[in-house]
Amino acid sequence: MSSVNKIIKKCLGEMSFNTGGGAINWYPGHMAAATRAINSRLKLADLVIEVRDSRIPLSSANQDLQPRLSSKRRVIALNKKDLANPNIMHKWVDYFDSCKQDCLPINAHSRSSVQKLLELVELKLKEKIAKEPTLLVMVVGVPNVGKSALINCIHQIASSRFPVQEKKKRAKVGPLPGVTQDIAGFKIAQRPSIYVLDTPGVLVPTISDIETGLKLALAGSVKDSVVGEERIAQYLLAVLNTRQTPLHWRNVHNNTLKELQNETDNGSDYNIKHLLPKRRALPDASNVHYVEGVTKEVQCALYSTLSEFQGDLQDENELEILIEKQFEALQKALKISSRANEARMMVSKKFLTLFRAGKLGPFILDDVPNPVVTSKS
Ligand SMILES: Nc1nc2c(ncn2[C@@H]2O[C@H](COP(=O)(O)OP(=O)(O)OP(=O)(O)O)[C@@H](O)[C@H]2O)c(=O)[nH]1
Repeated sequence: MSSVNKIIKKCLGEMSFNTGGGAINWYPGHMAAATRAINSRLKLADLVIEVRDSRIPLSSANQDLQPRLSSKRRVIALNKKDLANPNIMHKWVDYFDSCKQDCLPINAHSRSSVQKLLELVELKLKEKIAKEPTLLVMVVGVPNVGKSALINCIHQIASSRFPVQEKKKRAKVGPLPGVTQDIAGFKIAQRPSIYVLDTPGVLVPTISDIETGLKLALAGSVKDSVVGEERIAQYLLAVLNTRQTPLHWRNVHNNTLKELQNETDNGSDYNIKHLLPKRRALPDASNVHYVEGVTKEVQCALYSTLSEFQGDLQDENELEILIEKQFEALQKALKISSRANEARMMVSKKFLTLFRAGKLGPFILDDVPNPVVTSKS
């Protein structure tokens, strides 16, 4: 068992994880009803775009839906590719290829990226296009993977393809079991008409183990309050350290030291300006510099603590000691007063925000499984 797994067990083990909830209740009550609703809507779809988070291509799959999804025409859109490590992304594409599963890394904020996805969707529907007058495409995915962002972008593309009066066309697809209602959708192609259903619904992910839950929390698919910011931050530090990621920030650390050195050297020159009261820079003008500055400080703090660490990263007790030191270093880097109430919580929140915004670099948290080898007979 890896030290990350051991530390997860050590810190979270007592949280008595189980599918019924335990102290961490991963499953809000409406999950079963939502899954049933989505399942019945899926019956109507000719193709499903399953949106997953590129940083967790397997952990962001909803396991309850997989049997139904894998039996349908499906395209997996690995969204937020801008936050995922491009050097590893292609291995995921190869992996899905080996499973004979169409997949496309996308950025839902980029029109050209979504356009490529639509081209793939239309290609996949090619045979059906010849036979059916109306086709339905449904977008599904666990919370926060970017379904709305994708649907908005598809809507924009559709609006530019069709005249204004066509924009809000509704797809009448008949009643759903138990509920008489139409599903609202918008048109993305003509002859035959292809509609995208804009009713992705809410779906809570199925969480098979604690690490999957922590990855989903890190990616924002499970509310922070369900797991606790400190635990998520601790997990993130465990992952970064065991992958030795902070050691890649050596240059950031050395450059910052040089800058400090220069400031001290120049500081000895007398300048009348030094006597004037310092004006604080306007936050909006220097926001970008501020975030860059904070990111550098955080990277330096993690680099220094890891490079000075003499212990064994594979030993969960030693890893835990390192993480404790890093929390202290992060508190200084983030300039959070130790007297502040809930200082650790504040450190965790800020640290997670930097990670989620991609400021600490692109990551993929899931490990790529071995490609599926199909025997030629
Ligand atoms: N960096 C990045 N952020 C994205 C991308 N797509 C969506 N987001 C952001 O991810 C967050 C969640 O996006 P939504 O579109 O609301 O996700 P959703 O799946 O509809 O979420 P639920 O409504 O909770 O199910 C938002 O802050 C988006 O701006 C992307 O490709 N890259």
